[in-house]
Amino acid sequence: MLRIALPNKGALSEAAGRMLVEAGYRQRRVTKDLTATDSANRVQFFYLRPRDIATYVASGDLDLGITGRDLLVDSGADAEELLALGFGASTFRYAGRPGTTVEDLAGSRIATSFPGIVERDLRAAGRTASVIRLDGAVENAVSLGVADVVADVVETGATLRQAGLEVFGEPIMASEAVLIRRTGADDDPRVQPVLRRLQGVLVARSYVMLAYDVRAESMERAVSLTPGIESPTVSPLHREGWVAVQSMTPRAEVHRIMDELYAIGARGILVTDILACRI
Ligand SMILES: Nc1ncnc2c1ncn2[C@@H]1O[C@H](COP(=O)(O)OP(=O)(O)OP(=O)(O)O)[C@@H](O)[C@H]1O
Ligand SMILES: O=P(O)(O)OC[C@H]1O[C@H](OP(=O)(O)OP(=O)(O)O)[C@H](O)[C@@H]1O
Ligand SMILES: [Mg+2]
Repeated sequence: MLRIALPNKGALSEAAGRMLVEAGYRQRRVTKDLTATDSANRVQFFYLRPRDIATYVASGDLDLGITGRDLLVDSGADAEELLALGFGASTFRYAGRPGTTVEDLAGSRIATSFPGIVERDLRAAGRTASVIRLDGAVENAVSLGVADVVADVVETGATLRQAGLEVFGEPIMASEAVLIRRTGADDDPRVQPVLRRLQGVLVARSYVMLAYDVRAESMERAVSLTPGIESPTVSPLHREGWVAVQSMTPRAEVHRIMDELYAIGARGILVTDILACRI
């Protein structure tokens, strides 16, 4: 059986489970379950702390894992990203009292739950600072006098605002949930179907199926608006001089494209969700 590590709780847990269900895998019944076996697909899932997942995968005890890119980098484990999964996006940033700049980093005390990322960033910039490792709620460290600045995950920025802190400098990294495997692992034929299914979910989420009727003379213009992934399907309509077009279209652009299609005479424009796909 293929063994896959998933976050047992936290920001990535629910969305990771949802993505696997959309990919056709059985998931745990209750959030307390530590494992789940999907016999039909010959996959076993292990629910672990997201921070530990790269370690399990790097050791070879588990074949694949889903964790945050920031957690992977912070761990320094011998694991690599196979696929970015499009959820759990965040940035990792320095923050301090208003007016703090990157010039203040040298010689400062930096509180963080991600010392691996911070030390790597300081090294790259040739700065020396003292990194104070905290378990969480690091934004409090400045007002409590434990640190001069923090380096932490920022999603909406609400937590920083509440603590009276402001980000400074460029983002240290951009993170999202990623599928990982051991660095340089031999190609495993059991991994390919998982990868294809997850890629299928990503495409199904970001595309819709667009169908419309248009006069044959406007077809080329219409098709240039909806080129699809390979090429759109064009079929004759019973009504003389009209064709029906079907094409996968980026979800984010579909309303603009519908307006433009309507303007060139397309009618009966329908949008449907794609439940699953293999491209
Ligand atoms: N709003 C968010 N807060 C925390 N982590 C987030 C957020 N959005 C995305 N993430 C990502 O989730 C991962 C952290 O997950 P983890 O489960 O360790 O943290 P958590 O949700 O803060 O849970 P915990 O209660 O253990 O602190 C990181 O990869 C981080 O980039
Ligand atoms: O930018 P925001 O939307 O405010 O989200 C980012 C905050 O959320 C996380 O904290 P969490 O709630 O996980 O607490 P923790 O610090 O104890 O992990 C993270 O560590 C930041 O503090
Ligand atoms: Mg947290």
